[in-house]
Amino acid sequence: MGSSLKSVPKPLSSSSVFQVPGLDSHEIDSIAEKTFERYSVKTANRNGKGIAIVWFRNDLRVLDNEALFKAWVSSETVLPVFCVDPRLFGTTYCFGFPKTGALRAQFLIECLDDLRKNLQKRSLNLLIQHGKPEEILPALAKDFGAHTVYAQKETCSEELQVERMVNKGLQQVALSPSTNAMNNPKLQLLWGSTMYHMDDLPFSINSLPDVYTQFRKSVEAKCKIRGCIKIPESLGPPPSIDDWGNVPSVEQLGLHSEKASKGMRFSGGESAALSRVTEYFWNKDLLGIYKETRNGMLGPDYSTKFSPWLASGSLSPRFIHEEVKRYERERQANDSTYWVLFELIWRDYFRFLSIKYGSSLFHLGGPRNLQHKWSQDQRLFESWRNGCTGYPLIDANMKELSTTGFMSNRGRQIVCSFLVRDMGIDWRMGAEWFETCLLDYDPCSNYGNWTYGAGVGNDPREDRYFSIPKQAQTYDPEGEFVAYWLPQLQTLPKEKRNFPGESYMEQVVPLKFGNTSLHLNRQASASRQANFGRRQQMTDKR
Ligand SMILES: Cc1cc2nc3c(=O)[nH]c(=O)nc-3n(C[C@H](O)[C@H](O)[C@H](O)COP(=O)(O)OP(=O)(O)OC[C@H]3O[C@@H](n4cnc5c(N)ncnc54)[C@H](O)[C@@H]3O)c2cc1C
Repeated sequence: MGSSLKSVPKPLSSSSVFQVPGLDSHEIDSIAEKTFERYSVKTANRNGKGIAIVWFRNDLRVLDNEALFKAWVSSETVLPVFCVDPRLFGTTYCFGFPKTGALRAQFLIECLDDLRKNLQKRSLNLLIQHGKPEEILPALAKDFGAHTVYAQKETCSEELQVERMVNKGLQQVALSPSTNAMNNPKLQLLWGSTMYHMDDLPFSINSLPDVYTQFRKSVEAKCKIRGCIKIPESLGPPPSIDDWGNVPSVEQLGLHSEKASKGMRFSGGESAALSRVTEYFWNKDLLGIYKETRNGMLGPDYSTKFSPWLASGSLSPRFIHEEVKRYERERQANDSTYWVLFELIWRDYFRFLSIKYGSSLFHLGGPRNLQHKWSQDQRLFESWRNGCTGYPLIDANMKELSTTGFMSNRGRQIVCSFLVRDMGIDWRMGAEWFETCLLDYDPCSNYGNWTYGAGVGNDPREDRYFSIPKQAQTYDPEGEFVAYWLPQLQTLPKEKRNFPGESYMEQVVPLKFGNTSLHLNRQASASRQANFGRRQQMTDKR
């Protein structure tokens, strides 16, 4: 696989920042407008009455947004709302890391700015309120006499809890003595986050296959991917509101503003997302070689980089599907064009699994409730988190994560394996650190992949170990990736950069860890022997 890695443009200087998409704001706006035109309808039947609220969650887009469309159809006036929920800026469940790091907070802010702009272009606006949805939405429903709150359905425990509380709050509006008899607001949740619609699956969620390949083959054979929902050109009139609220700053969210100082810098929002699709598929023609480049680690173009926009819902997976099909008609269809869809089916799969396995996805024993003795050694964990393990491939990936909020899929698999297999550390510490840092953090994909990496996932065959020297030789043979992130390696001969020996260890491993490298090596062999899951050949190579 490594030798067939096709070459795509890579960063030249070790201090370069790569804007993703690499287009200026004028080009981004123009691509977004053209795409909206293709997906707009001049007129659509609107036969509803009164006012409907759209509660934006992880669906920060206009295109292919069923909640927005249903709200428009069923009302005379739509009120779009985003709640800046303080719980999203608290701490993670077990280990108390920041729940949202500054880089993802900045990405979210850009998503909100762009959503507001795109709604305004369609004669609406976005009401931004600070507080808990279960307090804000019932109060708005009452004040505006809304008949329905439409929102995208989520699947994980924290989000489900909020849904239940919003529902309860709305029921209390109906019971309140001061409420007009007509005002009996309901919460209507709509499925919208996957490429395959949940209602189209050929099995019930309880009988979802535990092997990805079975799931994939079955949906590919038996289901059709629905087309994108077209949005009317005008969604107005907007309700009369004096103060629509400000998009918060990073500081207002209690964080310190950060910008990627090197590596990739992503622009948030639907307009940037649509532009990235155009850039990757059409301008740079990279879709046709995706399968050969996707395992790369350096630079913006080896893989699509769609994940941050998919996670915030600024990009619809059904839109990507339609663009892949258009590319296949107009340019070429090959293994690479199919492989983007193959990866998106993984994303769907993890989302559906999160319904089947519920909160066990977040438990130490994972969906299979496997008992294993994990360490929570703080020094080892810190060396991993800060990129000071003494292993260049691990350190470079961890530095990329904290600097940019992104890490390649290859990198994620390697650092996950190193933490849980070589260091023997509680996998949830790694998963929660990813939750803090990743721009594309999504509970289903993150915890799903971590449980697979730790060998506690639903599929016993997914028990992954990655040998660091082998990965380095295959995926970074010239040490370009490690030298980009660890400038002290730049002066070494290419073949030595991933294997710099004790001098690098001594430089990066903090003094107080003293014998960490020895310790690591002992841990490594011990945990490799403790192969507590069954390891088998996987059909779908990752
Ligand atoms: C330990 C670990 C944690 C991860 N955490 C997340 C996470 O929180 N959020 C997230 O979106 N992805 C996560 N992934 C999956 C994957 O690494 C990223 O989706 C991918 O690297 C994003 O880069 P890309 O958009 O260029 O992907 P591409 O290679 O271009 O793939 C296209 C799309 O397919 C989907 N996809 C690809 N691989 C996977 C996968 N293994 N699982 C689920 N979806 C996939 C993503 O939506 C991605 O944008 C994790 C993987 C690992 C090993």
